Amino acid sequence: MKTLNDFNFNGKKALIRVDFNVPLNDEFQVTDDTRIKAAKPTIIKILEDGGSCVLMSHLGRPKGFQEEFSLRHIVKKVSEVIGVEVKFAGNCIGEEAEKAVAGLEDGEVLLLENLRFHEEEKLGDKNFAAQLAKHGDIYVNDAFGTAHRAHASTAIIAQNFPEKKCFGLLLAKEIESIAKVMETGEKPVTAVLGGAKVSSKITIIDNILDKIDHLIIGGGMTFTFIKAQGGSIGNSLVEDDKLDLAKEIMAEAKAKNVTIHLPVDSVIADAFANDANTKIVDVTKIPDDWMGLDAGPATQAKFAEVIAQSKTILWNGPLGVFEMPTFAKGTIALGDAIAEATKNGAFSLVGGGDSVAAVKQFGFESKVSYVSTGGGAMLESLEGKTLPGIAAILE
Ligand SMILES: Nc1ncnc2c1ncn2[C@@H]1O[C@H](COP(=O)(O)OP(=O)(O)OP(=O)(O)O)[C@@H](O)[C@H]1O
Ligand SMILES: O=C(O)[C@H](O)COP(=O)(O)O
Repeated sequence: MKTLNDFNFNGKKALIRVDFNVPLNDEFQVTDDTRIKAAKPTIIKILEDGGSCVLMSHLGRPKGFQEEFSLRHIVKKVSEVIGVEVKFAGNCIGEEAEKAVAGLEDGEVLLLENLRFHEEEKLGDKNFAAQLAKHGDIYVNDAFGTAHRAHASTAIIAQNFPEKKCFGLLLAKEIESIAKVMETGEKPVTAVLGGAKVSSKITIIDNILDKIDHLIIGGGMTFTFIKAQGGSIGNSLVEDDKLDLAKEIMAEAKAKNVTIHLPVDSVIADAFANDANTKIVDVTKIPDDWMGLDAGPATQAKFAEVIAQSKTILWNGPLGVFEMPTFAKGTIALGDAIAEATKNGAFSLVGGGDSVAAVKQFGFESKVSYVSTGGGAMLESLEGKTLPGIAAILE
């Protein structure tokens, strides 16, 4: 696996695919700079070697040129985070980009305009990739968040750099963290899967059952499993067409010696609202017209015990409707337990869109071993898929 450390960038231009697909507010200010900070070590290493950096990224899903998706909006933030004044080219290919690249000196950083202003990016167009490839001596892929896309700048472009391509430090760290859970993790390995639906996690479950010792199931997914076992779930979220599947998963887990831990109690509500009336009941005895929206205290304690005994922990998906404070306690309790286990030496990886949001919101970011910068990319990795952005460097 070739990484940044296999190259000396002195006098070289590094063409780096980063994932600066960051959220902006109405005033086009960056509201979460995690992905920019995450790309910093790679940029700094190249500058310290005596090279220069040409950064390319997408932002959002524009249709042709749309000013609101211009990467110009983030130049100031990137300069601030990197600590170097970042130059900008108003197009990622063509004369303007080529001129800006030609004028770039060692120690300087240039950001190119949104790759997706050209539809060729998403089409994985070879000619477009070749145009981009002109901008660098060495191609560095550091965009884990976009590694599941077989686009021109993330995968196809690598063909133009047969001997001169490598993973950036961030992408290497993401690959290593996933491997720590899926391949080399110290036992017992525990996966916590929460979130809304079984259907969106089924491929993950299928893939990880061979690799883990404990599977904690929480969140909205719970109720499909409880109903499959004959429990009463009232008005809770359920996928009736997945009841047989839930039974199959339980059987498969048993056959593979994986212990499944389901909630035992639930915080139920008479409406999907923060100020709804609530009660704590046995998760298998939810009255009609009530719905389970969070893990109850007995569940929190039970899950904490499993987590405390785990040496490797993967967390994807919240345990309740954490966006509403009334139903955030289960997710917070789980975060506390994972933080404690991490302090005691366990390796913990958090990934997936909403769990990362929850981890940041409740301040667990610095208390777990690693928080992935990938949403879809992380989920596809857990599903066991080979990500095109990673494969292109390894080929
Ligand atoms: N008991 C529940 N009933 C209904 N919704 C729930 C329940 N528990 C959790 N949720 C909701 O599930 C949503 C997250 O589900 P999702 O499957 O998208 O999570 P994720 O895996 O973290 O993120 P993603 O799949 O986007 O990467 C949250 O918005 C949360 O409110
Ligand atoms: O935020 C993400 O998940 C990545 O930047 C990929 O974006 P996309 O889903 O628009 O391809």
